[in-house]
Amino acid sequence: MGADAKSLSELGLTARGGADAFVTGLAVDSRDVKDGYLFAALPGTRMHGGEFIQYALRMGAAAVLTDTEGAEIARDVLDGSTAAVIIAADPRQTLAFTAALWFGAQPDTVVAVTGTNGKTSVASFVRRIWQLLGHQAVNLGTTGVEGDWEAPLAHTTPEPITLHRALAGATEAGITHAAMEASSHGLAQRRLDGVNLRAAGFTNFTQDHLDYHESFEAYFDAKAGLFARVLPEDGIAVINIDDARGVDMVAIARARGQEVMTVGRDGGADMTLLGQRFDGTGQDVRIRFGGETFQTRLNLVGGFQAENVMIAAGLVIASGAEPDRVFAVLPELETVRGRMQLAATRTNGAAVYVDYAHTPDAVATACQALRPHVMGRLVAIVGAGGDRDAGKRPLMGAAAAEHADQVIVTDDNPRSEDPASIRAAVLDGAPEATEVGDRAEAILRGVDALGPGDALLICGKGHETGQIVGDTVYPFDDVEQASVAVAALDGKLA
Ligand SMILES: CC(=O)N[C@H]1[C@@H](OP(=O)(O)OP(=O)(O)OC[C@H]2O[C@@H](n3ccc(=O)[nH]c3=O)[C@H](O)[C@@H]2O)O[C@H](CO)[C@@H](O)[C@@H]1O[C@H](C)C(=O)N[C@@H](C)C(=O)N[C@H](CCC(=O)O)C(=O)O
Ligand SMILES: Nc1ncnc2c1ncn2[C@@H]1O[C@H](COP(=O)(O)OP(=O)(O)OP(=O)(O)O)[C@@H](O)[C@H]1O
Ligand SMILES: N[C@H](CCC[C@H](N)C(=O)O)C(=O)O
Ligand SMILES: [Mg+2]
Repeated sequence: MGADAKSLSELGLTARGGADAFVTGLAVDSRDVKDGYLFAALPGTRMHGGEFIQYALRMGAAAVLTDTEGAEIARDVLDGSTAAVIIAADPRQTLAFTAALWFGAQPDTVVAVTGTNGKTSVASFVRRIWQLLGHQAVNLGTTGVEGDWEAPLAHTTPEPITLHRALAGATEAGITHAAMEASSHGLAQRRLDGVNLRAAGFTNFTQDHLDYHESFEAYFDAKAGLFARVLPEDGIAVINIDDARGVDMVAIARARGQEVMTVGRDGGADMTLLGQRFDGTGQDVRIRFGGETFQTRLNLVGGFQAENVMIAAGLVIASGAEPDRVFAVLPELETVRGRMQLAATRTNGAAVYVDYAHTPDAVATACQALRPHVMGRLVAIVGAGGDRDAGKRPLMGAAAAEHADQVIVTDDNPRSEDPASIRAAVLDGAPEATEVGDRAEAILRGVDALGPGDALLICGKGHETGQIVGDTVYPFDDVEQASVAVAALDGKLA
């Protein structure tokens, strides 16, 4: 069977009929199946993976993991095959445990963070704090695997085979600490159920992804799964109680017997933000924790980044670090790529920021967060993605209209949809806004509108490097376009 084969029993699986078998790899897509593989035929949003069992067997699958529906769909082919069949009530969760056993190694200390906004920021701050404390650390999520070991990822929370391959690869390279994002899709699909978490964090809960989740409550329940199911009873929950749903999360964590560390501006929180003073390059903050008050510097723009840093600090402390050492390294934190990133400055001093705000709450928060750093007017560029929650579009427009002095509506990954109709939906919430479909032109017009002391906030794409139109990804980078626009208008072009 070769060194890379494992038996079903080693993988925690029991086949129908009880016979053991060896498998040589795992695949969630029939097109990835190779000789001897276990094929996980999962119930999908469009079809059941059971439809592809026949194909997987033809490719040499030695075992099939599915549910009763998948086995029923493929009954004839399975009856005529010698492949082992494993029937699970929740095959996505079983696959998560199987993938963990297949790849074997995970960093000693893993934490996860969920919430509508702030996951990438928190995971990246956690990784950086660990590095500053001398650990070999990575963060995994929207921006890939970053830190002391790097790899690209196509999803915020990848499916379990990809996730555990990355965790094992990082561990083999000497990584001892990992901070990962838990997306609502990832949680609903049990993608991280096989990860051994030490602690888990919650940032906030507002509207997004209602194209995938049936309702607001279903979306909340998916996120709550991090505490209700994935984090073990002896794990520590770090929860932002400034968010209205934070209190519900606390109750869910306590009901599991988890220790809870609350953070917030609320005086009753275990880690409290006592004060914040803003300037052009960041903020000074005072934080109370464990009976002590820490005054420290954050070279980060935006009041909400202090909340993200507190959750990050809480997660690092929850996983064993000394609070004094954690607070001492916070001034070393740097802007996360594409999150309130100063992209360019005009010769008149006006600043251009690039931010990944792609939900109504994030647009409002990002605009409000810039205000204390800006003396003049605030111009915002906003657009909404195609093939994503359509209900958030007018709300994003309205958030920009309410919190900025001038709004330009443009395109942000229209994907398969008509860009003009997405813009029209955003404009429904921002009727006074200017419509400029071409994103480069929108940025040029936004930069052109800036007088001394003004600021431009370019929302929605953050670290992204492409504009997705139909199936084509055109190279596009907001940070680069901001520099090009400033150079063109201020005569700095070579
Ligand atoms: C909406 C969604 O999450 N879809 C995920 C889901 O696919 P699905 O349920 O749509 O699958 P389906 O098309 O109905 O097919 C059913 C099954 O048949 C299999 N299949 C399909 C075709 C074939 O030829 N052979 C085959 O075996 C598929 O692998 C699947 O397991 O299950 C698949 C296998 O686990 C995932 O790869 C797929 O993620 C897709 C690629 C995706 O784009 N997901 C995005 C929306 C996502 O997860 N995003 C989150 C959120 C980001 C954020 O927070 O903003 C993320 O974590 O990235
Ligand atoms: N704590 C917060 N509260 C409100 N808004 C926030 C917060 N943190 C970040 N944001 C906003 O959300 C945007 C995205 O931040 P980030 O990438 O950290 O979130 P995310 O949860 O990882 O998003 P995704 O769902 O795409 O993975 C930021 O650019 C900012 O506009
Ligand atoms: N992870 C989010 C990112 C959205 C970013 C925005 N640029 C868009 O394309 O809508 C999503 O896939 O919904
Ligand atoms: Mg993210």
